[in-house]
Amino acid sequence: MTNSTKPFPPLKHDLILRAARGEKTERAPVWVMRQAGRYLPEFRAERVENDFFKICRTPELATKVTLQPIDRYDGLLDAAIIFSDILVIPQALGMTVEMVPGKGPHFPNPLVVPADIAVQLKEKVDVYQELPYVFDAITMTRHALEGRVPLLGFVGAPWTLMAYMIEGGGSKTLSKAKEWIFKYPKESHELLTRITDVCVDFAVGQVRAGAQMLQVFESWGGELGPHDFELFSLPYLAQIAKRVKAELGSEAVPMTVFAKGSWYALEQLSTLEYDTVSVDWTHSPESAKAATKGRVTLQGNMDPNVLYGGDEAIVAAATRMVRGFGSTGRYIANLGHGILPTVPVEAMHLFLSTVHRVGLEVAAEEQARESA
Ligand SMILES: Cc1c2[nH]c(c1CCC(=O)O)Cc1[nH]c(c(CCC(=O)O)c1C)Cc1[nH]c(c(CCC(=O)O)c1C)Cc1[nH]c(c(C)c1CCC(=O)O)C2
Repeated sequence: MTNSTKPFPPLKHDLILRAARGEKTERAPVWVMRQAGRYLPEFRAERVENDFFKICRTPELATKVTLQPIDRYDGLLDAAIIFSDILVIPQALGMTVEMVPGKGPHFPNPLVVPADIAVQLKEKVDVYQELPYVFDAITMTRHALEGRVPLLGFVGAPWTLMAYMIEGGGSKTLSKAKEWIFKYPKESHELLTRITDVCVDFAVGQVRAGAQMLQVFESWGGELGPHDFELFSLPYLAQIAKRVKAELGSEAVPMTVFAKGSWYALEQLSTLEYDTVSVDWTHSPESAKAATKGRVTLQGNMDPNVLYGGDEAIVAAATRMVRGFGSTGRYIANLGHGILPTVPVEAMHLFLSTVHRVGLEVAAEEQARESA
């Protein structure tokens, strides 16, 4: 039997899936955005040998790197996230993206004017043709995990991907991408629609390949003010959850949306078809809970920079976070954004073990209160 037809090993640990579905849990599950990668010495060793996108495109290597944090922090992570990148969608659309060590993503030919869309982007994208390696990596990783934890898939959100495709890489101001939405709103919507179609197919394909939960990364959401977010981000985020769930029907998995910086949109985000909304550190647990009124599971949100603050700061902030969000219902512990490349591996360990310890303490207190 090939990997794609062999049944997956039974899942032995579904804590994060139960939390995402809104069930009561025995403690808050935890994982960390960007947990597989750059801060891990074993990943850096792999990168000396192999280019970033080569790792993404080689299922054996992507599987190996996805499992690195699961093995290193044995028993402390409640989910694995497939090793890949949000920028495989621009690649599938026909663009060249390179990963420059120490600098980040680089598009040699970014979109400059709307006429470039027709020249540079494929009219129709078959994700099974363009991105089979992601699906293969997911299937292979699901087997290699042996049911230890669920496997998360992910996609970049349309506005964030559009911004990368126009900026050509990272940017402090996003002034080129913003010029598009203000000068060419109609063409911007056309581009966002094209990207959304690929996001939907790609997310559906990941679930069919074995992903057990999905996260949509709107990393540049907060660069838009409330008005423009409502026009250029929110409708596409809404469509992705709606269409992915409709296409998958009974096979649908929990979905998370993370719109970094879009604090003003939290209430709106909690009314879409996402099960979980991931929040950054600009929310207090109290304000996030008040805005979402128990409609969704919240995920987050410690400032990743606390991991540089020393043991005392890490324990204090992680404790405050778990106590603030509560550990037995509608909460998944995480950082408020990706773990940074120079964080010591011990700091991550302390964060995870503190979340576990405090989560269990809070659960015991809650139970004592209930039975009193
Ligand atoms: C914006 C974004 C990107 N990629 C991603 C986002 C959304 C999350 C966020 O907001 O941080 C998402 C992503 N990128 C990567 C993953 C893999 C799984 C995981 O989360 O552990 C995930 C989920 C690997 C990666 N993606 C990248 C690396 C490092 C590349 C290297 O080894 O040279 C890794 C491990 C490169 C990347 N990829 C991207 C940037 C800006 C960079 C350069 C800076 C950096 O190092 O993060 C685009």
